[in-house]
Amino acid sequence: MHLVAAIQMISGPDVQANLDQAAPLIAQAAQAGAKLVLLPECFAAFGNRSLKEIGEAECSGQQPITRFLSRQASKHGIWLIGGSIPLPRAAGKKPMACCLVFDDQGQQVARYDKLHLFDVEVEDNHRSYRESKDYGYGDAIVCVDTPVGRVGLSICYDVRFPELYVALRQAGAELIVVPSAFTAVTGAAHWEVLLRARAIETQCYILAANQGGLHPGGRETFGRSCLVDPWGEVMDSLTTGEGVLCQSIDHDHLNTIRARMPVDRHRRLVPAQAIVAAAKESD
Ligand SMILES: NC(=O)CCC(=O)C(=O)O
Repeated sequence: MHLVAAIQMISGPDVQANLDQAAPLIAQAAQAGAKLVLLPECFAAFGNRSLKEIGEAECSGQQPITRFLSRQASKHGIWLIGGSIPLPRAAGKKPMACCLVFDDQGQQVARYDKLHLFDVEVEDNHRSYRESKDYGYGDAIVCVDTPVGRVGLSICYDVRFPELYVALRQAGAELIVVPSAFTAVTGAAHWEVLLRARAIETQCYILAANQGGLHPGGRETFGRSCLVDPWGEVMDSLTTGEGVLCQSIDHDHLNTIRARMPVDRHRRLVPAQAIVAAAKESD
C-alpha cells in the first residue's frame, strides 16, 4: 500500500499567491503520509496574459516555480508532480504546458510536455479556448519510476485521447496522473466518465488533481479531484474549493485485476485493410 495525494486549487494569475496557496496543501498531504503528491494543471499561473514571461523567468537564474517545487519536495521528503507550468525547451522559445516531476531529494527527474492542446469552443458564456496560441505541442510520452510504482504522465485534455493512455500502459505505467483545469461545463458532462474509462482500459490507477471553483477573470473549473482504481471505481473524490485528497494504491489489487482479465495481452490492432473492405462491401 502506498499513499498518494491530489491537491485541488483555485489558482489565479498571481504566481506568488498561488505558491502561497499550494504550500500548506502540500504540507497537509505530506503530514498525512503521502509519498507522491500531484498539483493541478496551471497551479502556479492561471489565466495570465503573458505566459511567455513566466516561462522566461523559469529559464533565468530565478526559476521561482521550479525552485519552489524542488524545495517543497526535499523539505517534505515527497515526490512532487508540478501539474503544469509554462516552460520553454530553451530560452526565447514558445513555452510548453509542462509537467515536472521532483524526487524526494528535490531533484528534477522527469518532464512531460502536454501533447493535446485545448483549442475548443465551450458553451459556458460562449468561451473559446486556444491553448495553442500560448503553448507549443509536446511530442513524447513519459513514464517515471517512483516509490509508488511506475507513473505515466498526462495533462487534462489529454484524457480524451485513449491511445496515449494505452501507450503509457504499454510503457509499464501502474499509476497515471491527470493534473487538470477542466472546465465546469465539460467537467459536469465528461470528467468522471473519462477518468473511469481510462482506468478500466489501462487497468491503472488514475490520480486526477483538478482546479475547482470560480477563478479571477470569471472562468469556472469543475473540481472533483479523485483517485480511480484499475477496476474503474472512484475510490475518493473532492467537491469544489481548495483541498487535499489522500488515498492508498494497492499493487496486489492492480495485479489481481490484470491477471484475471489480461486485456493488454488480448489487445489486437484493427487492420486498416479490414476497414477498407467493410467500406467497399457497403458500396
Ligand atoms: N485545460 C484543459 O485541457 C481543459 C480540458 C477540458 O476542460 C476538457 O473538457 O477537455
